[in-house]
Amino acid sequence: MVVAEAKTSSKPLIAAATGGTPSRRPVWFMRQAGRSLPEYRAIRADRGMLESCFDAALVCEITMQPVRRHDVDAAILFSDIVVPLKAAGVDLDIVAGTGPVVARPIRTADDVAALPRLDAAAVGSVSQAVGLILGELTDAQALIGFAGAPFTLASYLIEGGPSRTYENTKAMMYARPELWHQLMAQLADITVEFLRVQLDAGVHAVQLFDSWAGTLSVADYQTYVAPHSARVLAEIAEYKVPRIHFGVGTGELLAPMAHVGADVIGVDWRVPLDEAARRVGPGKAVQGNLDPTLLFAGPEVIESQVRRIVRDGEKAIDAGAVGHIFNLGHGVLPATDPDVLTRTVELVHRL
Ligand SMILES: Cc1c2[nH]c(c1CCC(=O)O)Cc1[nH]c(c(CCC(=O)O)c1C)Cc1[nH]c(c(CCC(=O)O)c1C)Cc1[nH]c(c(C)c1CCC(=O)O)C2
Repeated sequence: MVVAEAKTSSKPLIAAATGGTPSRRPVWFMRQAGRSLPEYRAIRADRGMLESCFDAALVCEITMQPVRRHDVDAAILFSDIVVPLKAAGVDLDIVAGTGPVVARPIRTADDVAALPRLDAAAVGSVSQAVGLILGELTDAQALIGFAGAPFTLASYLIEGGPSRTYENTKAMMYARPELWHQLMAQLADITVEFLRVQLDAGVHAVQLFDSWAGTLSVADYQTYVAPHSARVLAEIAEYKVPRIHFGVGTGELLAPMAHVGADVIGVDWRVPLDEAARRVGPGKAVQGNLDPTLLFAGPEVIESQVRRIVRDGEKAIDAGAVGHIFNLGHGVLPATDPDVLTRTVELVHRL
């Protein structure tokens, strides 16, 4: 993807993602907007999660809250992976403390055939929100758009909600591979459309979340998932923005996930960044990978672990990565002290 202008970008995140020399080490946090912030809890007190995601002014405000508070190098659009499904007409809700819950789980060929397509007009408020956010960011700050990858979306639609075991999802995958591929293709179309809306509105990078892909073996990932994620990333390649790809528990999947067409690979806390860079192979940046629970362990532990990750990031670059974006290994936990997040950002920038 590397483009000359991206390498010399005034945005440290874009420079790091594309093999340039960032003016400082970029840092942002997955789930930086959300319940760890009192200003978020206040603004969400009388409004549902999904209704908030379709209110452009509110999306802008919530997206900007952590940027103002922590001085992170990127904003991530406040939305959710199920927003495009909701916009397309799937009957679902986001239940506090649980996550997405689907009224009628998809199990049969008729269910798959009835899955609606996403019309860009249905997410017009998201496009509007991106415009508002771009008006508030400095030249040095990047806006990251995102979508859920087909497998992770399929897991919610088929299970009907969060799952530990994904038995219904895997049952369809193994027992009805043609139906599975049809569903994954339809979800890939929705994901591409949702990303295009954000890219047309001007986001500087995108992250494709395949959060739960780590439940699969390498062989099953290659057969049942990789072709669909690869199509999503190929269909947005023309925008020439960095494409970040992330999942949890994906140590064994780092290479196949990189090969679906990512420019940056998100790494959870289980694999050190330099080892991740060797698994991924040269030419891509790495993002991560502080265990979010370490933010509860006190300043000395945090400082020594942040220093280790910065060193691992440098070793990753020696091993062939083109850059390192500091992040957590998964999302900020709701009970995290926001001042600890602010101090962590300061430390990453100071080192
Ligand atoms: C799997 C997944 C989902 N949503 C998302 C993923 C992929 C990322 C990951 O692996 O965590 C993506 C997501 N969801 C949200 C964001 C916002 C941007 C950011 O990272 O700051 C992002 C990037 C907001 C949200 N999405 C959700 C919240 C909490 C809702 C609330 O405030 O009540 C937020 C801020 C709800 C949600 N939505 C989902 C879950 C598991 C939950 C949490 C359930 C809970 O603990 O209450 C599905």
